[in-house]
Amino acid sequence: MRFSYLGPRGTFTHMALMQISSDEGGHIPAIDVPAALRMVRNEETDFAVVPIENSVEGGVNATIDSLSNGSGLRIVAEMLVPITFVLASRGPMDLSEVKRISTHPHAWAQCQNWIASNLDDAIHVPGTSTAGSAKAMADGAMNFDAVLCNPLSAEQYGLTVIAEGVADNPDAVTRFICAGREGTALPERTGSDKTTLQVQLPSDEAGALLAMLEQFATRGVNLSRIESRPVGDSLGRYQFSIDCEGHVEDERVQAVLIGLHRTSPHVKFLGSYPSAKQVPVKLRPGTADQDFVAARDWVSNLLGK
Ligand SMILES: O=C(O)C(=O)C[C@]1(C(=O)O)C=C[C@@H](O)C=C1
Repeated sequence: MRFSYLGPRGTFTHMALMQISSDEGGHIPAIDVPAALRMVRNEETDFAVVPIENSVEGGVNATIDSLSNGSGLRIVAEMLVPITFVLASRGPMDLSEVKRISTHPHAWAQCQNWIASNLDDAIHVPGTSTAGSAKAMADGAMNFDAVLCNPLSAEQYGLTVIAEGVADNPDAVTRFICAGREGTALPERTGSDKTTLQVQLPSDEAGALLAMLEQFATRGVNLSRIESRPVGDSLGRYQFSIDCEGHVEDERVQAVLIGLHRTSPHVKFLGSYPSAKQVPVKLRPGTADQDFVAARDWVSNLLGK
């Protein structure tokens, strides 16, 4: 099995990938998220592992947009990684000497308060990833003095940690997904699953967003993430990237999909997969599979079928 991922070796994304595959021979680093997903689309790899959401910084737009543009992909797994940052340099260094810090923009955003309190005149030098910055420093890059990366990649690239516990929120977590091509088999339902969708709203219709959300609410399907992203063709046109609780094999999720398909100009199904936390979904009365089956049987009886 070949996995592309946001590289190089030692990124948080690589840590997420190691949770599902320890065979490093099949790990192929990509320069950015679109490239990792493109490798799956071009059949250079079977799956891609990319970040989708961080508990502090929110959605990863590069992932949300790359999933919706281009040929279909199928999410088959999610992984959670606790995020801890260190400030690392080529050798011992006083914090007062650190003026330029390289890291991934998402990592920079998660350390804003610490930087403002400890190095308020330091500027950000954007890197392709946290480990990308660590590797560039080890390879001799001179356009920055230190990097923000995870402790593992500081060690891996032979850097010296000059400050630990740098993140603003010590409990930060990033969620990653593993995506294959559209034809990839659906993971079996576990009773604690998530489904990812992309839904466009009809233009210029009062209450269109409320009507879309009601498709979920009336079937007791809880949303765990909803993000609006521009469609891109003109101002004011948005689509929504949504994670909801449940598997496409659940009757209530199928009812939501049917409702969305009837009322939205465009719905994309991006996969159903086990939730990383494996907490069983709490069903609202009347929304279990047998309730939908009994209701359908009742209507069939009315029709004499
Ligand atoms: O740069 C990395 O190490 C990544 O894996 C990317 C990424 C992200 O895009 O959010 C992943 C986890 C952290 O939240 C910071 C950066």
